[in-house]
Amino acid sequence: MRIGIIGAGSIGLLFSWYLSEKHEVTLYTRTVHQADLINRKGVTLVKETEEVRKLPAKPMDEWVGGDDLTIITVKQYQLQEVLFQIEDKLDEAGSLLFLQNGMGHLKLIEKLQSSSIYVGSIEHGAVRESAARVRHNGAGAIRAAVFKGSLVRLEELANNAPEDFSIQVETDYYEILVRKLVVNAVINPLTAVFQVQNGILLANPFYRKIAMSLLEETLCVLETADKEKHYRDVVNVCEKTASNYSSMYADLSQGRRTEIDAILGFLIEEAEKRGVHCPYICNYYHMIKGKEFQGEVVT
Ligand SMILES: NC(=O)C1=CN([C@@H]2O[C@H](COP(=O)(O)OP(=O)(O)OC[C@H]3O[C@@H](n4cnc5c(N)ncnc54)[C@H](OP(=O)(O)O)[C@@H]3O)[C@@H](O)[C@H]2O)C=CC1
Ligand SMILES: CC(C)(CO)C(=O)C(=O)O
Repeated sequence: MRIGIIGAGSIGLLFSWYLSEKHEVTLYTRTVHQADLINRKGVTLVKETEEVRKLPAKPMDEWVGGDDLTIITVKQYQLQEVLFQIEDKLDEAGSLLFLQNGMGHLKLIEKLQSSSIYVGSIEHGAVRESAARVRHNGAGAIRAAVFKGSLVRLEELANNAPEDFSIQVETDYYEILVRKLVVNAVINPLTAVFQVQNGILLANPFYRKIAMSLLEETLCVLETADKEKHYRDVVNVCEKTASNYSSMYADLSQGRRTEIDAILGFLIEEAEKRGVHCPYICNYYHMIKGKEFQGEVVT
């Protein structure tokens, strides 16, 4: 299958490296410089060892669609610009797969005139070390489902995924995104505010109490019945990624914008629609926005 990947950050490089084993992958970068570098050097994946794979890269200005599947791996707050860049050529774009954390993107993609749209969540950990080099920190599941249209390209992707990079096709896109949203709503803001690794949220009994209150309130906003399942998700992720720094902590550490609007911001909008009071969520939302505003670099 011909696959275009838009956004050559941590996830874009990770996906391009793995998927190029069995597919014709083209990576679309924001800058000409990064595309040139990848064309010259290939993409290096660092795990126990490191391996280079050659694949073509093009700057986004040269994107004309034409792939069977286009995977969009930019951050939530970069999506609007990408959609603006591709919306005129959606007829040519084939199916689209969005892999953002959070749920803020749903209201953007529901307006797209594309025949098939998929959304997914990623449990892998990846960090871009340089423009053409990515470190694969933790393997986990990739789940995706149809948001709109036909299943064909998603099934083709899942059936031809490398053994060590499997993709699970699910039936309920909302369930996939909500499960990841709950995990991110609890772990990301708390680790960023307390400046700790994910595992400390369980190990420190006081932080654990706060994490459970935030979880409780999140589930109340989402009117979720199966609380036990989400509790297990949060505990599992904290345990499996105990020594990792969450993406929100990492973003603030480097003075970057976070995806708080698509996570707690999304929950605040949901709470308003449903008339639910959510003081913890509002407080943590404003703490993270405040840190972004200060351009605070935490160590
Ligand atoms: N990294 C991880 O381990 C995980 C990430 N995710 C989710 O995956 C998504 C992507 O995250 P991640 O890869 O870490 O983010 P990164 O910031 O590493 O990558 C985003 C990339 O998108 C590029 N980009 C931005 N705007 C455009 C544009 N208009 N055209 C082309 N490229 C563009 C950026 O380019 P430039 O660098 O030039 O600015 C950057 O390379 C997020 O929603 C995140 O929450 C989910 C689970 C795990
Ligand atoms: C799963 C988790 C919390 C892992 O750190 C993550 O998705 C993130 O940091 O954004």
